[in-house]
Formats: sequence, C-alpha cells, structure tokens
Amino acid sequence: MAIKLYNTLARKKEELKPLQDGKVTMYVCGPTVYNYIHIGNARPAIVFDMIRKYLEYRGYHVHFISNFTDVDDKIINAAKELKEEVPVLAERFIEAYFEDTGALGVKKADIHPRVTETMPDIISFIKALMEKGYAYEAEGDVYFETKSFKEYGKLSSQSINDLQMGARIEIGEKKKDPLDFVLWKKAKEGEISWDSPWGKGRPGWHIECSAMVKKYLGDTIDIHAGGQDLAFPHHENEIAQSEALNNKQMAKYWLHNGYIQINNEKMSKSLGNFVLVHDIIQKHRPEVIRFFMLQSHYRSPLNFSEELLESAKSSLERIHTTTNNLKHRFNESADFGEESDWIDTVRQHKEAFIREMDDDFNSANGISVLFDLVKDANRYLQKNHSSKRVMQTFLDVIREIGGVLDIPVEAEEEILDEEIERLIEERNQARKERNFARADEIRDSLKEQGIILEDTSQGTRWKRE
Ligand SMILES: Nc1ncnc2c1ncn2[C@@H]1O[C@H](COP(=O)(O)OP(=O)(O)OP(=O)(O)O)[C@@H](O)[C@H]1O
Ligand SMILES: [Zn+2]
Repeated sequence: MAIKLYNTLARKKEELKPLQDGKVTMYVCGPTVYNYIHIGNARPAIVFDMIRKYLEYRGYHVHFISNFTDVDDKIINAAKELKEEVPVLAERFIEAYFEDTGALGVKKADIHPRVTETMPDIISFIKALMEKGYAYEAEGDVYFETKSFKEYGKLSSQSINDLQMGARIEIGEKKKDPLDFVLWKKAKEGEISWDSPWGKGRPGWHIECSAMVKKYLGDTIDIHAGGQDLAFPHHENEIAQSEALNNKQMAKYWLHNGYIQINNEKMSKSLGNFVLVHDIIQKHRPEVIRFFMLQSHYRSPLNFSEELLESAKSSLERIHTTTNNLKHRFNESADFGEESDWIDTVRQHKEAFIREMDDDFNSANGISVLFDLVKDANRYLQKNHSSKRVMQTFLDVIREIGGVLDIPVEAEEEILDEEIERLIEERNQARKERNFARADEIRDSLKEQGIILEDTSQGTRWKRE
C-alpha cells in the first residue's frame, strides 16, 4: 500500500511518489531565532519529525533540512532592546531551540543551514533572478517583480487580480508594484550588514529558503513543509523565486500544519496568548506534550489547555500501566502456548496502525489503534491468560508503535527508597574501607537515576532531582 499525503498545491490527497525510489527529500521552514519557542512553534517541529520518522519506518531514506532565520528585522529589534549583538542573540536562541525541541523528542535535521552562513548563495540567487528579468534594484533594495511570474498564487489558490485589490505600497518602500516583495534590503545606519553588488544590506525572508533548498537539495524536492500561516505569502514567494530561476517545479508536495489555538484563537507572539515550551516542560513531562500533539491530526486546529495536557498525561499512563502489567505477567508465566487467535488480533492492530498512518500521517487514528491494542491486552490479562508468546507479541507491537511515534510506552521503573538507603549504606562502608572507586560508582549510578547525594556532618542525605 502506498502512502497518501494531502498536498496543499493539488488541494487533495495524493500518492507519495518520490523523485527517486526509496528516497525522500524534505525541507521544513524553521524558526526566526529571537525568542524561546511557544507551543505553537513546537507543532511543526513535532509533526514533521513524526512524518520524517514514519517515512523512515516505511523504508524511505529521508534527507531532512530545516533552516534558522538568524538575521531579520525581528532579531535586529530584539538585539537592540536587549543591548546584545545580533549573532550572540541568535546563537543563544538556536541553543534554546535545540534544547526545547530535543526534549520533545525532535531529531535534529541532517543540516540546519543559517542565513548568515548562506550569504554567497543567496546573493548569486538574486543576481541570477535579475539577469533573467524577474527582479530589479531600487536604491539599494532589490525586489521580485511578482507579475512577471505568471503562476503566482497557485499554492494558495489566489489570482494576481484578487491579490492586487488589497495591496498597498507602504511608506519607505521603493517597489514599482504593491505585489512585489523584497529580496535584498539596504542596511540602515549602524545595522548588521553584508556586502553585495547593491551595496551593504541583508536578504529578505523568503529568498533564504529558495537558496537553501537549491544549495542542499536541488531544483526540485519531494516535500516542502511548514505552518499553515506560511503558505501565503512565504511559500508562494518561495515558489515564484525558485521556479522563475530554475524553470522547474520547486516541490512535489506542500504540507502545512494547522494551528495550536488558545480558546479557538491562534497562539502567537503578537497576540500575547502564548505558552513557552521552556516553561511548560518545567511542569509537564515533555513526552506528554508530544503525545498531546500527536493525538490530533497534523492539519487540524488543536486547542491547548492545561486540562487537555492533564488528560493526555492520564492516557499515556493507561498505556504504561498495561505494558507494566504485561511485563509482570510475562515474567511470572511459564506458559509457552500459541493462542494464535490473539496473535492474529495483535497483528491486525499493527496493520491498522500502518493503514491509518499511510493515510496522510493520521497519528490521531494511529494512537486510537494503540488504545485498541491496550484494551485488548487488558482483556487478555483479565481473562487470566498467560501465554508468553501472546504477551511478547502485545509488547512488541506496542513498543513498535511507540517507537515510530517516539513516545515512551513504558514507565521508567522508579528506584525504591529502600534500595537507595541500601546503596548509601554500601557507599559508606566502601568509603570506610577507602574503596573510593566503588563509592564513586554508587554515587554516579544513583545520579543517573535522578538521586542526588549530599554528604553532611550528620551523614549522607539524598533527594530526587
Ligand atoms: N499557533 C501556531 N500553531 C502552529 N504552528 C505555528 C503557530 N504559530 C507559529 N507556527 C509555526 O511555527 C513555525 C516557526 O515560525 P516563526 O519562528 O516564524 O514564528 P512565528 O510565525 O513568528 O510565530 P508567531 O506567529 O507567534 O509570531 C512556523 O512554521 C509557523 O508557521
Ligand atoms: Zn521557508
């Protein structure tokens, strides 16, 4: 069975037919790094990570690129406000991005190109567009002449005429037509800038992705993705730039994630209704947030609230309880019976999971299948059956699905207080015998399990991290 995916460009689901057999090239527009990411920004990171991993599970080799916009107006303003250099501020928030998304189980891209490291490619891209007659210079700025790209509007299903209606030239803009957009911006006095054939300046936002896609993945890629708000104008502009220059389709499939909302309103920095990942992971385990996101389809809007997170947490715990019960019964059992009906049932659930995920990466339905499995496993245990083979099959498939979605399906076994006390006693004894190697080994192994020891004059105290 083939994978189907909803292509914004075609406005329907299509069968995935990559350019090269067995390989998928994928580009996801990344963040502008001037702040910590909020839960809304985390959604594209999580859902496209899930899609990447699912494609890998289905046997594709995925080449995955995601950029950092590390210079633009928002960053320059934030740097001014915080009295920090632009590169220092950007670096700080790139680190924070990796920390936050890493906690949410997001794997790093194969390459994370940055605007500041792609300058020569961006400049030659703009030069080539000018040479082909698609762009013009105006007093140190360079603009893309939108009307010269006849297919403009095809991604967001808008005609140039419709777009023309609402468009205005803002004060200070030197463009010829309101629909034209900036490729290169002349630097203001004292601003961070790069040399170019048009004087000192920096790139507009849209050109970076066109230049990076061309540099790292080629003229046509398989999947281009980002949040729904990027479809217009960002992706539309990327298409105009790339297709005007290369004369080839930029991407076969355009994927867009729906919004995280608060009370049915888009979570965004400008509305001030955002919750930072940095803060929320102090209160909730990051896997609960990932699980919460994957419980809905990536294109659907998703309301965020503490109550919904709490309910995701209890759902995840239900899975943990079942896997634990399966493991315990498995360890106690000496029954090696076949019970092939049950094994068939489990296998059918696995097939159902693949069927759901093949249908536009429907992780919401995929997780429902996981709960069907959990329900059946509970039924099996309640009937007092105890075939090791059946229980192993249940565990294998639950783990496999958890592995694909990258959510932990097993609770970490907590170290018990008595065990800690016993190890502290052993460590004290080792220290008396001047066996410091053993003493350190015990301290380190406890630390790995989140137990911190503190030696005081009254003896050793311990606490959980
Ligand atoms: N509420 C949201 N739900 C889902 N995705 C979002 C949401 N807000 C932003 N995104 C996505 O996050 C990614 C990072 O974008 P970026 O750093 O430019 O943030 P942003 O769009 O400026 O955020 P904001 O709208 O809060 O200003 C983009 O793909 C964007 O579409
Ligand atoms: Zn982009």
